[in-house]
Amino acid sequence: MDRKSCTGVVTGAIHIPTVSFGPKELNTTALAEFGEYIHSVFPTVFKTSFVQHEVIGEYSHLFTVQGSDPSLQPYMLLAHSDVVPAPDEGWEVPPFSGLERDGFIHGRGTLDNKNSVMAILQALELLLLRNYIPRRSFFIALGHDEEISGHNGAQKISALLQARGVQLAFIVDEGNFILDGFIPNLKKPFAIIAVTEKGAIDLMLQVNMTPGHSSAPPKETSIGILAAAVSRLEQTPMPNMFGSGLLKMTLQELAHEFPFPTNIILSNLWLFGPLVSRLMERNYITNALVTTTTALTMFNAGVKVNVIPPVAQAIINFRVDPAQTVQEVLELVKNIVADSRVQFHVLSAIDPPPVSPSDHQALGYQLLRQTIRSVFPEVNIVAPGICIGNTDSRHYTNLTTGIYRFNPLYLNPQSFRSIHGINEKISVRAYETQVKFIFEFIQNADTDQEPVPHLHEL
Ligand SMILES: CC/C=C\C/C=C\C/C=C\C/C=C\C/C=C\C/C=C\CCC(=O)N[C@@H](Cc1ccccc1)C(=O)O
Ligand SMILES: [Zn+2]
Ligand SMILES: [Zn+2]
Repeated sequence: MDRKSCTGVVTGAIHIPTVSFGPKELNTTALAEFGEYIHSVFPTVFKTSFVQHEVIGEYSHLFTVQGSDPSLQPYMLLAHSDVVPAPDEGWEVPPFSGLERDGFIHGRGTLDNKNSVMAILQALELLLLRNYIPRRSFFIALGHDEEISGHNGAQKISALLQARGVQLAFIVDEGNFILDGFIPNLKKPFAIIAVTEKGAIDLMLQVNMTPGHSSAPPKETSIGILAAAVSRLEQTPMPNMFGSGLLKMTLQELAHEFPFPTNIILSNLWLFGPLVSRLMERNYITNALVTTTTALTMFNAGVKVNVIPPVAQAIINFRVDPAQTVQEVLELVKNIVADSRVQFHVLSAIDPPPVSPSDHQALGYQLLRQTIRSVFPEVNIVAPGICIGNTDSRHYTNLTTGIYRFNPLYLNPQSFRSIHGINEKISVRAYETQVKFIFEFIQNADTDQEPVPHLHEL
């Protein structure tokens, strides 16, 4: 595959608007087209005898790559083909054009997460074209509804594999990146492999009051009561959980990369922990790493300008810190609202998943670490951390204790804002490096102990 056709396949993928609009609103025509598309651009993957392909939940794809050594426990690579909506406004180029310009491929899904879908399949296609036969079996699971919770894709694939008795050595999904420019004093990029992610609660608050004529309003309306309740929640931060461990571990690994005096502060968190945890609260991204966040995302009330509204509803999206549980957060919420007229309805809730191992015996973590060192030799630090978003991997905790969320890409604050925002784009070089990373990773997963230089070069 030459360089042009390598990026051309991404352009084609971005062009298909596989948008997940809302809980049951998917572009099924585009999802079906996407299935045909990957078939047409990765013919070797689909015709190789030891690669089995199944469609799950109508539009998700499960590939089983049968390795030659059944004594090795299989692993799984995850990605998703659906994207969040992208209205044209504010984009430099139309979001579904997939236009390649100035060394970048532009469009919705270029970072989240069609890059991974295409890079995984492209790496496999290239390995197969070079007659590579993996020793260790692996699965590739491509969900189609990650952006609306993964109930028909990831959840069904997980149940199917469980029914087949599959247990996995580890899973690699989207999530964290090689972070560049997020911390003011830290000029060097560092790779964070997320070993857990936030839990999540979608909570509906509802107030019912007697409706009536707006010319003689009661002292309080459903809107006023609800607005006060959600405002109290927004103004009352959840407890800072910095002391609980994982983030401390991340910062300690980063410490020696900082100039004086930050290096001393981060190396002595037993003393400076309270100071650091307060500093983390000041920035909205680092704040998400130390606490359960509260986001007021929907508000609905009123039927007519001159009618006192009978019902007011608000939805709040909490991202639960790994050191807390859904139950603990719900208790805190009820105490903060402290108004019996406000009803609570939990629409969905999931506890944070367990923290995956990152020690020397943790195969998935060590393979990622070694492949990062090989493909990104300029990156000095690889550390375990927390993913602030939710991923399809949360549906697979029944299959393995080793779940790692890492995209082999650089991410700076501007590209971070483009994910679910505007002007999402990936450089051609970054995409090619992602393919190279997966190409090497699959071969490294076949080595017995420490990955050694592999036979097939890209
Ligand atoms: C010392 C500190 C170390 C590092 C921190 C510094 C900065 C952290 C900076 C950036 C964070 C990096 C990556 C996070 C980027 C994206 C989030 C990852 C994946 C999210 C995928 C996603 O969007 N999932 C949805 C899933 C969902 C769908 C519908 C309803 C609920 C959930 C989501 O989370 O919303
Ligand atoms: Zn995603
Ligand atoms: Zn997303």
